Amino acid sequence: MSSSILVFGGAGQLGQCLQYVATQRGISNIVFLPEEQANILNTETLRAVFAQHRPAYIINCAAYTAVDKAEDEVDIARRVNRDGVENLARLCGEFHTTLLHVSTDFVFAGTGNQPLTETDPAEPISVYGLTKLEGEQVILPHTSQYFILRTSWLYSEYANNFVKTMLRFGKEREEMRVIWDQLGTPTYAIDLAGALLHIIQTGSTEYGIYHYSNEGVTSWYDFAVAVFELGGLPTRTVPIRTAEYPTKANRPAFSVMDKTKAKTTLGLTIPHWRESLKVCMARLGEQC
Ligand SMILES: NC(=O)C1=CN([C@@H]2O[C@H](COP(=O)(O)OP(=O)(O)OC[C@H]3O[C@@H](n4cnc5c(N)ncnc54)[C@H](OP(=O)(O)O)[C@@H]3O)[C@@H](O)[C@H]2O)C=CC1
Ligand SMILES: Cc1cn([C@H]2C[C@H](O)[C@@H](COP(=O)(O)OP(=O)(O)O[C@H]3O[C@@H](C)C(=O)[C@@H](O)[C@H]3O)O2)c(=O)[nH]c1=O
Repeated sequence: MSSSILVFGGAGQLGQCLQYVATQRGISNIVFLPEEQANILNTETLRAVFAQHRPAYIINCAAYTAVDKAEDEVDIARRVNRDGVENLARLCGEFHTTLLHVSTDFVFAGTGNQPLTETDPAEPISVYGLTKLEGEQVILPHTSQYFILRTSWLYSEYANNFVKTMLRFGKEREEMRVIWDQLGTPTYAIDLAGALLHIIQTGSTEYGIYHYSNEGVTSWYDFAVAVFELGGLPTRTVPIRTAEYPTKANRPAFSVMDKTKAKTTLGLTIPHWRESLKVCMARLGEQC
């Protein structure tokens, strides 16, 4: 049996968005594998899955994404975010499969104030960011047929994310204190799913690393304000500095990414974060 596209981590936020977009676009030769069916740390299972499907493409959505917890769980974070990716890359090399992998803005230290390009030095300041960078680096020795999309601040109507957290707390609390001195760009995971499938649908062979988020720049504070406004919640939002919201992991202060390469080389059109947030909020409203 030959299935063209396999999705690992298929039950996570991005995996569910890919299911939605694939259905919308009438893509049927795609198989979604949750962790229970294809743990990326289990090399025997992976080999059997590759041998069965002989995929032209795989999309890796599997990851350890608990940023603060990773500070205490370095081993498991590294196993999933580095070793799991290497397992997939090795099989991609062997089976001549193109690998689409997702990485993060947290590979950057975020000490600058200019949009980050793909060639800017990656200097992670958290365990999560470091293990994701290691995951990027283990691919090339096994295959040159890869796309790595670094994205940031993912949210959607699926799974857990900042937008859903704000909506939940906003309904329970009169006031929310949110950091305003971390700047970046939110990404609607449905848009990212569309971009990943666009790469496959166009048959691009422009392999390499790409930055992909929505357009524009914001802070977590302004993002929260927009969520409350669009959600019609009266929640008072108080801007605070990073130091006033202590967390286990350090997060980049400035992780705005430059998407010029993705737009010019891959032909992607990217919506502004506010437009995509409206779409997501409307869909969340329909679900209530
Ligand atoms: N969420 C965000 O804000 C951002 C995410 N990214 C990247 O985007 C990608 C998708 O993230 P997102 O969908 O939000 O993350 P999720 O945490 O929602 O999904 C990750 C999925 O991977 C699964 N998984 C964990 N370990 C394994 C394993 N060993 N084998 C197979 N599956 C496993 C998880 O299962 P389970 O839940 O059962 O453990 C979960 O379903 C990741 O690479 C992430 O690093 C980049 C920037 C921002
Ligand atoms: C809940 C909450 C968070 N914050 C801050 C903390 C943090 O700096 C920021 C976002 O918090 P979260 O914990 O929701 O998100 P976080 O897990 O930091 O999000 C990151 O996840 C990983 C997977 C990525 O790859 C990154 O791109 C990024 O999306 O908001 C507040 O200021 N007030 C609040 O009430």
